[in-house]
Amino acid sequence: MLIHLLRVEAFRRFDSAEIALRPGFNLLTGDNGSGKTSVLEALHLLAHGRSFRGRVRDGLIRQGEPALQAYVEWEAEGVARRAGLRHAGGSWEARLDGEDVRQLGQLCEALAVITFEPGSHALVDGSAEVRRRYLDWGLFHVEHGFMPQWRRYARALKQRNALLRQTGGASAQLDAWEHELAQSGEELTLLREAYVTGLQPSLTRLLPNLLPAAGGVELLLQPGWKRQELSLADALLLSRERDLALGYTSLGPHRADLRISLRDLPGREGLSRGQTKQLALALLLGQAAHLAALGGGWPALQLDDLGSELDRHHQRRLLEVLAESGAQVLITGTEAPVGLAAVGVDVAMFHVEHGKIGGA
Ligand SMILES: Nc1ncnc2c1ncn2[C@@H]1O[C@H](COP(=O)(O)OP(=O)(O)OP(=O)(O)O)[C@@H](O)[C@H]1O
Repeated sequence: MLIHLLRVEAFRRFDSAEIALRPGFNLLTGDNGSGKTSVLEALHLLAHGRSFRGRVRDGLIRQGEPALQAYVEWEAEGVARRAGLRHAGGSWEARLDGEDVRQLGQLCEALAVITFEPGSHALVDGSAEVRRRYLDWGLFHVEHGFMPQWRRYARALKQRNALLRQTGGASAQLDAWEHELAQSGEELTLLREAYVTGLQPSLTRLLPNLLPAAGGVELLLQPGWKRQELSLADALLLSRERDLALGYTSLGPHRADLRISLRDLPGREGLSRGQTKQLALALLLGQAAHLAALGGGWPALQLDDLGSELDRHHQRRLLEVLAESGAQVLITGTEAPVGLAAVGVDVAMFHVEHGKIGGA
């Protein structure tokens, strides 16, 4: 996957700006507040339908403007593709290869971008929701059957929750939606489990370079209910009384989590801040490498403010791994990361200043 062009309009401090990216390393430098992160944020928004810096309504649209626009041209498996979106406060419009898209998920499926940024530690020490989103992003890209199953589950969950809140909890309808929820939930869990198993070797290969002190890693899906003991259908039936009292479904794949165990380091509470970041980075790159190993090509990798996120030694190792992968990489920083020159790769340089992006 190779991003050729990114254009933004009325996005954060940018009035109108574009950047023509190159294969391999792309370095964006500029002073604090110049807009470097916003460039990565725009590409992330197109690829994930959300920002990595809080909610979209919290300031993505340039002050005083009615709507933002972001547009990207890329190449995947030799095919030229393009996508754009417009966001005006509450509403979205998106296009993919010249056609309107109904769901932002279609853009997410087509455009693979992985971002490591100062908030990425949440993948390790944040809530289970962050890890579920991580797993599901991977599945969207490697398993085409995942999205329909996920939608089916989300719909059944919404219906069951609505019925739980109705007085008396219409039981025939509840039975029907529970059946649908259990079926799609079991399917979803099988897909997640297979994904975690598939991801493991890529992560294991990367870990000695990114977090050598870990000595090894093991991933385990926690499905969101006591799956070893009972089926989801039975678990839902057993928890019905409690769920009626709560007014929502208290168990199931929407409560799943990913357990990450390290051989030579304590659990997530015992990791230093730096180790937490290194582990998050390993998880993200492991996911990218897994996608590449399955023939989907490397996603574009974005590393925000790399120089202040990792020490010199780990930066150097990371840059070597990335150079070897051949992935397209976007790096931001107030200056070039230490060790970039020593890696011996061509780097396309861009300077961000006063809401403009200058090519080197
Ligand atoms: N909605 C908005 N309208 C106008 N300007 C905005 C808006 N949101 C953010 N900004 C400005 O855009 C800039 C955001 O920059 P960004 O975080 O991308 O910078 P950066 O170069 O990554 O900075 P740093 O090196 O400090 O992380 C800031 O100057 C901020 O004041």
